[in-house]
Amino acid sequence: MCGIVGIVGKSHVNQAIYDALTVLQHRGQDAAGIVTSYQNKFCLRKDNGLVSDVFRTRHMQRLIGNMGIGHVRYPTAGSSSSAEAQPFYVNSPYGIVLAHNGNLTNAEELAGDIYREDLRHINTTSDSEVLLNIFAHELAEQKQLQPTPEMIFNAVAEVHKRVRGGYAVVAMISGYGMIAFRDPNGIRPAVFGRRDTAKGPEYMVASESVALDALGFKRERDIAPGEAIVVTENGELFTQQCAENSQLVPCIFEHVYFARADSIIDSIAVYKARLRMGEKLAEKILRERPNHDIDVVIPIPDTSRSSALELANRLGVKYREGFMKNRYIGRTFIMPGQQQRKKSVKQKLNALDLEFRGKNVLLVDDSIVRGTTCEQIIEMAREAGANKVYFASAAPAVRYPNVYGIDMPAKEEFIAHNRTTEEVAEAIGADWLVYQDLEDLKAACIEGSKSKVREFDCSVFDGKYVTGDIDDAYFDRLRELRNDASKGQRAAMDNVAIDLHNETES
Ligand SMILES: O=P(O)(O)OC[C@H]1O[C@H](OP(=O)(O)OP(=O)(O)O)[C@H](O)[C@@H]1O
Ligand SMILES: NC(=O)CC[C@H](N)C(=O)O
Ligand SMILES: [Mg+2]
Repeated sequence: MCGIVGIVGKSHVNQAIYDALTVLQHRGQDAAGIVTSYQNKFCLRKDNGLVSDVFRTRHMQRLIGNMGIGHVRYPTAGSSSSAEAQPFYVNSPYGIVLAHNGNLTNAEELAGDIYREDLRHINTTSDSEVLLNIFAHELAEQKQLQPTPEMIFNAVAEVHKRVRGGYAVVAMISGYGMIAFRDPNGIRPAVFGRRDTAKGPEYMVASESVALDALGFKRERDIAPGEAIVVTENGELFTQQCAENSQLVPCIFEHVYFARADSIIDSIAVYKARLRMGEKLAEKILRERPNHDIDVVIPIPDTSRSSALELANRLGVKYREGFMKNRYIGRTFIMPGQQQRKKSVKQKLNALDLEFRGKNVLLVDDSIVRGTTCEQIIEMAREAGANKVYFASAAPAVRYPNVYGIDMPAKEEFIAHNRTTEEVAEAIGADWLVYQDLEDLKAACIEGSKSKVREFDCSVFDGKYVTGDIDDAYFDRLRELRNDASKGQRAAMDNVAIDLHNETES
């Protein structure tokens, strides 16, 4: 999952984009980038690392201009090379830069078409560079010296016809304006907002509304599935539906884990959805174990906190913060390799013995994917003297790969693969394990909200892929390219790709 942001302002936007990226850091910790547009020229700085590491004062001073876009990356395709950090640039037509959250499911096929039919060269293995070139080609096909909103909407319509998968995109045309669009199923989130100034309105696009809040932009609305918006450099806004068949089927994992709790996505308050997940899970526990002997409910920080709190309330059991989190360690799930993920759990969380000693504890997490976290946490709870260790997951068992922007490529890596709930409990060392039911998870997201969402992409739980183009051959290829071992082998090649047009270190 990556974070995207774009601003067309009335003064330099570098600091605002930087600030927005720090607010979206939880969506990608591998690389970050900003491009601004100034007098028909782009200024770019991107590299591997956290936002605070990538941008030094000297870079910020050079990122001038009243419009710009930014990206934080969590790779799902290609390599982790700094050359695959985003935004990407292409010089023809007009000069375009683009940042993408999501994953294209026909990227390999498109890369071939781009070379053979569109006569364009792709220099990395990133699906986002493919997406940029498709968009650029469709814009160039209209053969006009100056871009117009109509041409841009036509190009986005052609992108929707050629591209499959999940994509929320923000792009910028040199000296012209900002463009944003969302895939026809609305799998990945994108929202836009407005801030009025004495010089006129400023517009901002972001993956999550929390970035708008932080910068004082008022949330206008989510970009609709298939819709594109154009904001010209002088602040005119144009919007149009560009897909023939659009439907709103957003990724439910945003609500489970990815998004920040204080974001509103497709009119669903993520925080409230998580509270309801806790409520529903408590009801299931009361159904299955009416005479439970749980003494205390303990969340596994950070994401599970809201669900665990409401779960404890509903059970009528004490809620205690039994694990303290080191605030300087990032999210472990989105780290690139299993070794790093494993090591980070212990660096990140420490058990407070007094909350465990002699007690029957119910540990609550938002989800169990590879089992890296829960395995170690249960061990820590036992070492801290817990009597019984029960475990509850606010999401159902993850059994299927994600192909729309979450790096979960091989089902064999999931702890629930080929295991029943009892077998997972045994594998992670829990005395009892309960998963949320999928229907309850969906209801938790929708109930009580004003959202138009009626269906979600729940593919990691039910194996149903909304784009309809995923078969066994695709999974085989994905596993071959992106399992832990092959990522490790490829790392040696990571720094060979040319790092085009990048603001240098010195
Ligand atoms: O079963 P696993 O493969 O371990 O994946 C699931 C865990 O990873 C995530 O935590 P993470 O540390 O990434 O982020 P958080 O601090 O936001 O909870 C998630 O919240 C679960 O705790
Ligand atoms: N997680 C994402 O959204 C990743 C975007 C893109 N597929 C990349 O790997 O850079
Ligand atoms: Mg977690």
